[in-house]
Amino acid sequence: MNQPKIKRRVGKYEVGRTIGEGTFAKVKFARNSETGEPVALKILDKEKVLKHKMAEQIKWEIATMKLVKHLNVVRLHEVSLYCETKPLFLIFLFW
Ligand SMILES: Nc1ncnc2c1ncn2[C@@H]1O[C@H](COP(=O)(O)OP(=O)(O)OP(=O)(O)O)[C@@H](O)[C@H]1O
Repeated sequence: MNQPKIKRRVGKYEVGRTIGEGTFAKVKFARNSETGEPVALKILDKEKVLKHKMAEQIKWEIATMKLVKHLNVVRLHEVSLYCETKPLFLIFLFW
């Protein structure tokens, strides 16, 4: 009864409800269908990023997040392959 509603699938992730929104992204709850692990799927709004000339900063942030492993910093698991026509997905540990 309390299972989250699955609306779509991104690779191995079953995507559910929106859990937050930032300046350049929408964050959705998702679940790894292979392991059952809950994750936060961050969907970057590429048009907004390009409009505000933030592409380099976002790339730098992604590179930094890949390196950081700290108890107080949310862990970046995976980044979808960059493609001009598709949204960019970032998969984080669900906090
Ligand atoms: N890993 C996560 N687990 C759970 N909720 C998350 C996670 N990452 C983000 N969220 C939720 O999504 C919201 C938006 O996150 P996002 O990273 O896009 O923006 P932000 O960093 O909060 O804001 P801004 O981009 O404007 O500086 C957060 O405020 C939080 O509520």
